[in-house]
Formats: sequence, C-alpha cells, structure tokens
Amino acid sequence: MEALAMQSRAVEVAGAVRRNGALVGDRRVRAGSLRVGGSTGAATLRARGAKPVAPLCCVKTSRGHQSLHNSVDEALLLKRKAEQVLFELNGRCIYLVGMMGSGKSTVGKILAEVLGYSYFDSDSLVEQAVGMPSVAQIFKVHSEAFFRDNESSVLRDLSSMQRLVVATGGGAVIRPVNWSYMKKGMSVMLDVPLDALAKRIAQVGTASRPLLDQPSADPYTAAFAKLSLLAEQRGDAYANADVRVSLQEIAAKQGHDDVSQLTPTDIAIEALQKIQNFVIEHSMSSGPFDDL
Ligand SMILES: Nc1ncnc2c1ncn2[C@@H]1O[C@H](COP(=O)(O)OP(=O)(O)OP(=O)(O)O)[C@@H](O)[C@H]1O
Ligand SMILES: O=C(O)C1=C[C@@H](O)[C@@H](O)[C@H](O)C1
Ligand SMILES: [Mg+2]
Repeated sequence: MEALAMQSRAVEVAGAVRRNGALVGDRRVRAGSLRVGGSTGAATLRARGAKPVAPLCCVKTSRGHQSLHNSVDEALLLKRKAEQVLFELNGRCIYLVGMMGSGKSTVGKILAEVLGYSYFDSDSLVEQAVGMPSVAQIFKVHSEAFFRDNESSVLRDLSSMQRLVVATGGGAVIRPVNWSYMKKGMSVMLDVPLDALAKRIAQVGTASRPLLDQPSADPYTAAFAKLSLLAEQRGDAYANADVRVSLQEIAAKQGHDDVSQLTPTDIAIEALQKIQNFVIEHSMSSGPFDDL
C-alpha cells in the first residue's frame, strides 16, 4: 500500500515537469535530446520548431563555449564506460551532491544522456512544487526551513523511481532523512576547490544563490567566504556520499596545473569509473540491486 502511494507520489513529481504534455524547463533530459546549458526542455524546443542541438557538444562556461570532449577518443571512452556501468547499476538512480557551482547540473546531464537515464534537478522540482520561479524567492517569501521541507519531499518522491540522475541542491546533504532517500541509489560527490567554485559563481553573480548573496561585497569575495564556511560545516555530510570525485585528483592524473583545464566529460568519466569501482567492491550487481 505504502509502496503504491510512493509510486503515485513519484509519478506526480515526474508529471510536475510537464505542462500540456510538453517538458518545461531543463528539469528532465532524455537520451538523445540533451541541451547542456539550455533552459528549455527539448520537447518544448522541438514544438517551437527549434533545430535540435547536437548532443554533448559544448557547454557555456566562464571562458565562453568550451568543448565537452577533448577528443573523439574521450567521447568514446565516456560511452564505453557508461555501457559497463549501466549493466552494473541495474536501474539504480544516481544522486549528485556537492557545493553550489560544483557542476552537478552540468555533469548530471551528461551522465543522464550517456546512460539513457532521465535527469532531474531537485531545486527545480521544489520550485515547481511550491509554484515559485526561483529558490531565491522561496527563501525570501517563505524561509530556508520551508525550502528544506519541500526538498526532502521531492527527494523522498524521487527515491521510489528508477533510472534517474538527480542533481541535488547543495544543502540537501545536511538532513539525515535525505540520506535515507539517496541511499536507495548511488551518491556521487563532486569535490571542487573553493577557489574554482567562487570563480564560477562570481561569473554568473550570486543573486540566484540566496545563501551566497551579499549585495555589498564583490561576488568572488562574498562567494569564497561563504563557501569556505559552508564547506567546513558540511564536510562530514558530504563525506556520506558513496563516491567522491575530486577535480584536483583528475587534474593531477592528467598533468594539469589547475582544475579549470578539465572538461565536464573528464569529470563524468571519472564519476562513472568511481561508480563502477564502488559497485564492484560492494558486489552490488549481484546483491541488493536484484530487488529492483
Ligand atoms: N568542468 C567545468 N569547467 C568549467 N565550468 C564549469 C564546469 N562544470 C560546470 N561549469 C560551470 O560552472 C557553473 C556551475 O555549474 P552547475 O550549474 O553545473 O553547478 P551546480 O552544482 O549544478 O550548481 P547549483 O548547486 O547552484 O545548482 C555553470 O556556469 C557551469 O557552466
Ligand atoms: O547549498 C545550499 O544550501 C543551497 C544550494 C542550492 O542548490 C539551493 O538548493 C539553495 O540555494 C541552497
Ligand atoms: Mg544545479
């Protein structure tokens, strides 16, 4: 009975991103219809007669349009790795966790595309559930606690579904109950140096991120100071993730001096590799995944 109720709530969540049968926003991405960095769903774009965007080509970054892949070899490696991991995941969802600006949305869309999973952004689902256009407005009109309650409801609903990549809100890790939902799938923490995070966030401004928004300070300084505090407070919570993807480690392996040299595809490949290692180590492919 409870399982049925959960399922129906999950369907409501999935339905929440549809209006008149069309996908609204970039909350959900299906294989073959990815538009990284866009804000309009593929179906809506198609309905408007927009030309399809080649999947996995480029992402808008602080340096303009940056290639997602360094080479065809890298794209093939991503595809091959995804095929292996897909088998081992057995439908289990992937939850991306990490600080604001760590690339959960960017990397999440790539993973969803290459695994043939659906992509959800929990912040967007909260906005839809509450009926407000931005997280910043929810914080302002209601409160952070109200936002967190809705965030937990969204994660609970998503946790009864399969084959999703979920980009969670940066603070989703702080409530233990959210871990009980995310542990039904695999959690992947994107670990990005604070300096790189602050640079990315300063590039777009802090207005959309209420916890970082201090109009009097310059965006980089405000973001860096607050992110440092949050990282300190949330260190243990992020450590609950099943796997950690460190951009510094990837950069070191590739001989780069700094993480800004990495493409989102580099990060997605490393995430898939870590997921595969975790699943194999925990013998999950022949264990708890069978109950799905
Ligand atoms: N590997 C990368 N290199 C350079 N820029 C990146 C990379 N990944 C993401 N970005 C850029 O950094 C910014 C933040 O990325 P993204 O929105 O994916 O992060 P997020 O973790 O989803 O953030 P939030 O928690 O605020 O939703 C975006 O402008 C994005 O284009
Ligand atoms: O780190 C955080 O606490 C937040 C991150 C964003 O994704 C939003 O969920 C909100 O701005 C809070
Ligand atoms: Mg995001």
